[in-house]
Amino acid sequence: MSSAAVMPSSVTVRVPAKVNLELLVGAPREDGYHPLATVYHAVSLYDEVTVVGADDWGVGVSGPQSLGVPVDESNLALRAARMLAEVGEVREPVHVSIRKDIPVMGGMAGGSADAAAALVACDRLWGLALPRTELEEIAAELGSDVPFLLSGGTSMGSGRGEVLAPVLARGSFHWVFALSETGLSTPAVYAECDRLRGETPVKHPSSSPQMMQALRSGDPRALGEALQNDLQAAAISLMPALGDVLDAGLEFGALGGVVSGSGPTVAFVVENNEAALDLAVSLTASGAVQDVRRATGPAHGAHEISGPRPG
Ligand SMILES: C[C@@](CO)(OP(=O)(O)O)[C@H](O)COP(=O)(O)OP(=O)(O)OC[C@H]1O[C@@H](n2ccc(N)nc2=O)[C@H](O)[C@@H]1O
Ligand SMILES: Nc1ncnc2c1ncn2[C@@H]1O[C@H](COP(=O)(O)OP(=O)(O)O)[C@@H](O)[C@H]1O
Repeated sequence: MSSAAVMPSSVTVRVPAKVNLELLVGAPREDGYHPLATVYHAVSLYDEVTVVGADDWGVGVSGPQSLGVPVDESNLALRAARMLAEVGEVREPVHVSIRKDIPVMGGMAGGSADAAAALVACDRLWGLALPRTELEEIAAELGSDVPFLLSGGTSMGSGRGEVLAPVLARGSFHWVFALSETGLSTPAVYAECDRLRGETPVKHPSSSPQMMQALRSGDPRALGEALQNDLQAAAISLMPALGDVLDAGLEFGALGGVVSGSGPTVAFVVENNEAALDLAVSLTASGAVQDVRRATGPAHGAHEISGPRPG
């Protein structure tokens, strides 16, 4: 056997969903984006993205959350693959297969996750080995929260969410996610936040000492009390039932609850795995929630799970 590096014929990358433990939103900038101070937290709900060399560019979607995911050129994973091909001067098309378990339009960054996964997968398939900073730049062009899904873990996000900085966080947390049947559009929720604020002056956002302390302690009770999201009122204004979901989760024993990103998924933090099971059962039995998922965080960012196979 030759000792030269063997190029894989297909690559599969697993990528987590995210929840914003804190999402503080400033007044819109001139480019329309809002300055953020956010704490991203990756959780163990995963999509899997497989890329394989093909005669033409294409994308297919399967899995429990595939409904509503575009399978045309607007698919973020396909756009990511094409953008990387341009940067890397690659002329070999790929077919992208996505196995979706992250809710679509749920505020958990599923599309961004698939884009991050496609970048990592194509980088490996084509043997580009781009420096991480270059992948992060391409990721930021694809969407504000795509860079975070490359790294995962728990991180501060500023700028429009694409500028990442480490945060000192201990331990791991148990989560219950209450899913909605319909999604919310991210731009519509930001616009609703602006509308609700009206002429009220808005401070430049900066992360709260309470959240930093909760993360340093690793205490789920402190984290539950520190959860906050400036988009929550806007998401509830567009989907009033979310208020009832939050109330139900807290009544059934969650240590804290918050709308995830632009919603409509609601995230509840609980003490341990047993409490997560109890809350999931109570929420489902009460009829307040259509579907629930349990997860832990932090989770690793986009990472290859396929072993190298000879081409
Ligand atoms: C709200 C958040 C919180 O993490 O996540 P989701 O709930 O979508 O998962 C993010 O800010 C979503 O990031 P992402 O989905 O990557 O947004 P982008 O594609 O960059 O932008 C989509 C649209 O959202 C609005 N947007 C996004 C980011 C930002 N800082 N200010 C904004 O106003 C703009 O209207 C923009 O046109
Ligand atoms: N691979 C993908 N997975 C999910 N949504 C995608 C994908 N590619 C493009 N989209 C589109 O991106 C938008 C946001 O979806 P998603 O990332 O799931 O939600 P959110 O921004 O609330 O986290 C939707 O309009 C969806 O149709």
